[in-house]
Amino acid sequence: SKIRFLCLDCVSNSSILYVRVIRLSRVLSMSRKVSLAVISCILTSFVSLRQRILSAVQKNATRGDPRSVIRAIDQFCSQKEWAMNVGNEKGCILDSVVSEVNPATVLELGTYCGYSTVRIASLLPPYAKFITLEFNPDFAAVARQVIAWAGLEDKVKIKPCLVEGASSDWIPKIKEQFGIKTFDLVFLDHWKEHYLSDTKLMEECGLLRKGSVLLADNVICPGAPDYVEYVRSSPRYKSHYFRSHLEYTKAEENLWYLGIIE
Ligand SMILES: C[S@@+](CC[C@H](N)C(=O)[O-])C[C@H]1O[C@@H](n2cnc3c(N)ncnc32)[C@H](O)[C@@H]1O
Ligand SMILES: [Mg+2]
Repeated sequence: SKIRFLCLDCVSNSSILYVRVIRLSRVLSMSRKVSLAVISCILTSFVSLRQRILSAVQKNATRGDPRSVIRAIDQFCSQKEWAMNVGNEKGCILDSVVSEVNPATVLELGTYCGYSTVRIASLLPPYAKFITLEFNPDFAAVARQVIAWAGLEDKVKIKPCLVEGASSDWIPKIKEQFGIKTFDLVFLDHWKEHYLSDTKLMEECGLLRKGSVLLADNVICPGAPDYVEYVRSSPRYKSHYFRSHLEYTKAEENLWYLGIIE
């Protein structure tokens, strides 16, 4: 409990960290190296994964270079800690869909730390409108910093519009609030139980048109069986399946690429 107290103290004022290390080493009769290691272990548990991802970006990526931001996150998540970004393998599929569709309007459901947002935004034409929805304010705050580090606003003149709130609340308001008629591309990557209800909601709100493309991540792992059943059995959808792996693992996974027909 002494270590915990001292560490909490350090968290509140990192400039006195070194002093605390010395004091801790005296209290516990440990070498400074050992006390520093103990402190850093405990500190790590107080700093969230999203903050560690942000630090990896700030440490290893070049400001204004979106691809270096992607690389820094992939490196961190494949070598150090797993995180729920779409990852590089499926990210390449995402890139190719974005390049093929060349969308003027894009909706992303689930921003997390902004990894896929940076991937998508860096490939969009300057006139594109891109909305990304995230209901967790802590994730949204980190995503804003990651997006800013990638320099997307200045460099490609696309400001991915990060909207905080739940998809079911925002989807009905998108037309009115953002002056968007329909989406050319929707990337579904939020909680899997919302895929089907949000797809139906987008249909009801007239946000999908003939030719709109929906790309849904993680439909097998963790899985969105009701969504897969719906698009597979609906004559409105033509579906294409990409075989891939769950981000940063070898677990089998796939995305579905869906064009709406007539
Ligand atoms: C898998 S992560 C997104 C990963 C991100 N697309 C990437 O590849 O970098 C899913 C995110 O969706 C958010 N989320 C889940 N359900 C949501 C909802 N109904 N509305 C808005 N955000 C949601 C979660 O907070 C989480 O940050
Ligand atoms: Mg995902």
